[in-house]
Amino acid sequence: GACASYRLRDGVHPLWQSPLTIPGGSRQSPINIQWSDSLFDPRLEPLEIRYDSATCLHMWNNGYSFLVEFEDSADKSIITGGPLENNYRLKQFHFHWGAVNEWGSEHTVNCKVFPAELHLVHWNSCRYGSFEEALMEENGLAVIGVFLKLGAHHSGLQKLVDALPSIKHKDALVELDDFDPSCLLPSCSDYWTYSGSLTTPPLSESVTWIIKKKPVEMDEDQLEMFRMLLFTPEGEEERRMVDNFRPLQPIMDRTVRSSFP
Ligand SMILES: NS(=O)(=O)c1ccc2oc(=S)[nH]c2c1
Ligand SMILES: [Zn+2]
Repeated sequence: GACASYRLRDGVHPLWQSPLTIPGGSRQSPINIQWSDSLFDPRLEPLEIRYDSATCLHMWNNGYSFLVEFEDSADKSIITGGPLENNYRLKQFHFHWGAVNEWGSEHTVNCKVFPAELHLVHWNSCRYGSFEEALMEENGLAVIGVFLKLGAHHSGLQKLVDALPSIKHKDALVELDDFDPSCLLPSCSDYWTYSGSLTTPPLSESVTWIIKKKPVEMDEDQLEMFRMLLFTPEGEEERRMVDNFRPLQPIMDRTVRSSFP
């Protein structure tokens, strides 16, 4: 690929022991976003994000990442506009990060890797009845990707960081009330968008990706706390939850559009 990638490209992923490339996959994620190859689309509307912090349910370790899940039985926390035809309902958000600060994100920008990446996962509640159904359908999901870089302490993130020790092991869960994920978004509205897939099994090609141009900052202590999580359940030999990102995938016959000139 274009990037001098130190990541595995083919073969078997060390984390999932599953094939890295999907046979017949034509729109896999993540990808490198080459700024010069992206196409400004003036028809792209601003993305509208309306989250209700009261829909926040809990936070848990699913053995790949830690997820914050939301009550999604009504259109209370939704996104719309941007490249989207319909309302998409927030289901969960989670992160991907590295063992060291030199890598960790899934997407890259001009081959630049960030130490972590946030994914806010939404499903098309106008066309499907549930996340599980939308998961397998084209245009079923919309995921907002936000790059994280090391810098200032992130006060909104700290509420999550403080709860990490209680979900150290796989399948541990902790209640979380009144968290508004808007605090994790950059103030700049600029984004790239492209058609892609889930980056963990089942790798379904059902995602409209919306990648924010501006990263948000967190400090080293906060990122170190991510690295204290374990892939493993209680009682098993401990394996630290780090490097839970998928290698870059070929862009194939896709164009990345930008919302900004
Ligand atoms: N990492 S990601 O592409 O945002 C993503 C989002 C939702 C998912 O649900 C399953 S199952 N795997 C998933 C991967
Ligand atoms: Zn993800």
